[in-house]
Amino acid sequence: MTPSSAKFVTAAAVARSPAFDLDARPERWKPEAPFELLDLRPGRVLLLGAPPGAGKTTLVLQAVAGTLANHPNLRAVIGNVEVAPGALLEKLLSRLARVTLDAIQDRQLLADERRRVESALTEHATLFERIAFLEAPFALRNLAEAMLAFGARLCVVDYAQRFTTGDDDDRSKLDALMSQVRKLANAGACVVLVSSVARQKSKNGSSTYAGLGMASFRGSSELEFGADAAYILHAAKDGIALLECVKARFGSPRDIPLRFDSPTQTFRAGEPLDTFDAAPEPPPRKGNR
Ligand SMILES: Nc1ncnc2c1ncn2[C@@H]1O[C@H](COP(=O)(O)OP(=O)(O)OP(=O)(O)O)[C@@H](O)[C@H]1O
Repeated sequence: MTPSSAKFVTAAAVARSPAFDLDARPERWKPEAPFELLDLRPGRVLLLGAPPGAGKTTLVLQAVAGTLANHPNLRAVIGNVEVAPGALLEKLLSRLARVTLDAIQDRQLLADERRRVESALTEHATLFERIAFLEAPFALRNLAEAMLAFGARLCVVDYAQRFTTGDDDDRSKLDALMSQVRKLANAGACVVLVSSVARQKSKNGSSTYAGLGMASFRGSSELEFGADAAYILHAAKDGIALLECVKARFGSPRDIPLRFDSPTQTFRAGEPLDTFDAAPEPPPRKGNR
């Protein structure tokens, strides 16, 4: 046989490799409710798309913080191009302290609310030590370096189209971003990638976000192809929402019905049927300012 530079590996060699050890359980990080079905683990790329204001940033913040809460040695870097670190922390605190985001961001806290915010800060101090917010430049290289420096293995790219140049539909830049995301995942990271979605044409020719699906991620089909799992967040009225799984490379797709309580920026489990209980209200405001 003539020597060849072709690269391949036999099934037998794979079976003998350390990575195939039947006694070694692969690492998997379990998110808190209602996001237990999200398969977050080293090497995975998870894509989330939704129309503007549906709650993408809030959802990934909650899912990531809830995963860190379950795994005390795990750290995450959140790369959010549009929301400043202070505002991201306020979103987290609103849920954890059960105080409305309005009251927190306007610093109009009743005495009891202030106590709850302070206790949430104390109670979750070690969690907050393990969440880092990326600062500019919002590029994959900076994100990877921040992860290395911070010891993070989980990260959020929020959102893909702005992480490149700001040109929403620059396809080649999105392709390049996606191959860098894959490299990061191959190096052992789990990447949660947020994407904007394109409006669809309705039957009467107008633009609509109804009927979003796998091909709706904006700018590049590489986003859908490159992700291991892909979700579309559908937000209906009265806080009813559905996290639809449109791709699951390593499992069967399972949707997650949700309720979104926007005043406290909290996602809760929803009802699979179209009968829904009212979202639990935050405790009533009482006491002195
Ligand atoms: N202070 C507030 N009180 C109640 N609801 C709020 C408050 N601030 C924001 N919201 C709502 O919370 C929702 C979630 O916002 P979020 O930023 O997570 O959405 P997004 O899908 O990431 O948006 P974008 O398209 O800007 O990236 C929005 O619908 C917004 O209207």
